[in-house]
Amino acid sequence: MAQMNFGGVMENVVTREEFPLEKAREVLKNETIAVIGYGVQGPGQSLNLRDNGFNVIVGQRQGKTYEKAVADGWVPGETLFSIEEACKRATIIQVLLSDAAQIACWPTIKQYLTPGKALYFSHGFAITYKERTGIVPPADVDVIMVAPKGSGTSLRTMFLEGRGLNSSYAIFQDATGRAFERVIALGIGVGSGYLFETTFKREVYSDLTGERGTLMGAIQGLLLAQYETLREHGHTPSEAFNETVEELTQSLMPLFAQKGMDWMYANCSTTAQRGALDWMGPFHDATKPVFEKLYKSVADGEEAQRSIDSNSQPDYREKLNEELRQLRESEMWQTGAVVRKLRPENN
Ligand SMILES: NC(=O)C1=CN([C@@H]2O[C@H](COP(=O)(O)OP(=O)(O)OC[C@H]3O[C@@H](n4cnc5c(N)ncnc54)[C@H](O)[C@@H]3O)[C@@H](O)[C@H]2O)C=CC1
Ligand SMILES: CC(=O)[C@](C)(O)C(=O)O
Ligand SMILES: [Mg+2]
Ligand SMILES: [Mg+2]
Repeated sequence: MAQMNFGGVMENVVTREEFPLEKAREVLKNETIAVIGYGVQGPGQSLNLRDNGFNVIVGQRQGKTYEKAVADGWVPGETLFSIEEACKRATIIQVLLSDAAQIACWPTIKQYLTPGKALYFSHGFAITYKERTGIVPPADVDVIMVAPKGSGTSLRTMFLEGRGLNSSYAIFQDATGRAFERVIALGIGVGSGYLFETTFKREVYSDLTGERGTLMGAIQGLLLAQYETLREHGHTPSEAFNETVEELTQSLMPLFAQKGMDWMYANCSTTAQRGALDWMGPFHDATKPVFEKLYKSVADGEEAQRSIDSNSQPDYREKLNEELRQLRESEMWQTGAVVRKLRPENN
């Protein structure tokens, strides 16, 4: 494990150079890894593990996602099973069910957590909010986490492009003395770029904050506020969308992704630089209290409870889809659909 300096703070990280794929295969050569759930993370992690040469099976309930697993080459009775059968065969149970489904399936999973097995999560949710989830593993299994910092869809596409999505890792319980080598080998196996150390609690607090904040919730709120302001002052949808979203994702975001914010600024006009440097403060100050409120709601368990309550309802998927439909059909994103079509590379 390497210690690296991140902006003046030392952290433990594990890179692929230190822990190559061959070593990961050696560590897990006698293990059967069962990926339970085939939603978004399930396909990404299981297909990457399979392509990397690990002994992996999938456990998925019947239905549309089961058919997707078959279409992806998992063979019923050989590498594709019911959740129960996969847990029985596994030495490592990789729980990639939705957080709410983990609660529903816990009685099944728990039965097969015999001594020496490993229980793996990609989120700190189940363990951290155990008073709400009821998920308390027996003491004689390893409890580990690899949390890819991005969508399972990106985990797979980046793997196929020869890249890697960064993941955090944590050990909650080391019953076998092998938890560290197991968790790192799995992290490398699922296609992580590098792995950084965390705890279950820090992972779930930061993850829930991030996705509600800048990554998903705040970004839509911020973009919409600017789009509306421009529209209300007589600007056309084309102009408002280009100045709010298209320029950001197509031109400016790639610049700061590659070389940092100062580099993006430096490649814009001096007029833009002056204005951005003046206005970053007010935007920071306006949103900081919202982030504080959000973090508190995460730490109090309110966000977790809301997720459990809403996602346990039988029609949760239809309700989510309906809200996504409204987003898709909003003027801003309808404009986006046309703008995307007009990109020369899409013609
Ligand atoms: N979506 C993502 O890319 C990311 C997800 N995670 C974490 O990974 C885990 C899995 O998340 P997703 O892949 O998004 O899950 P998902 O919401 O796509 O669902 C996964 C699976 O749960 C199954 N399922 C749902 N309800 C069930 C029930 N009552 N009984 C049996 N199976 C049921 C579905 O059939 C599906 O195969 C979660 O802990 C999540 O927080 C972590 C990083 C990113
Ligand atoms: C993709 C990811 O890491 C998220 C946003 O935290 C999630 O899907 O839960
Ligand atoms: Mg996340
Ligand atoms: Mg998340």
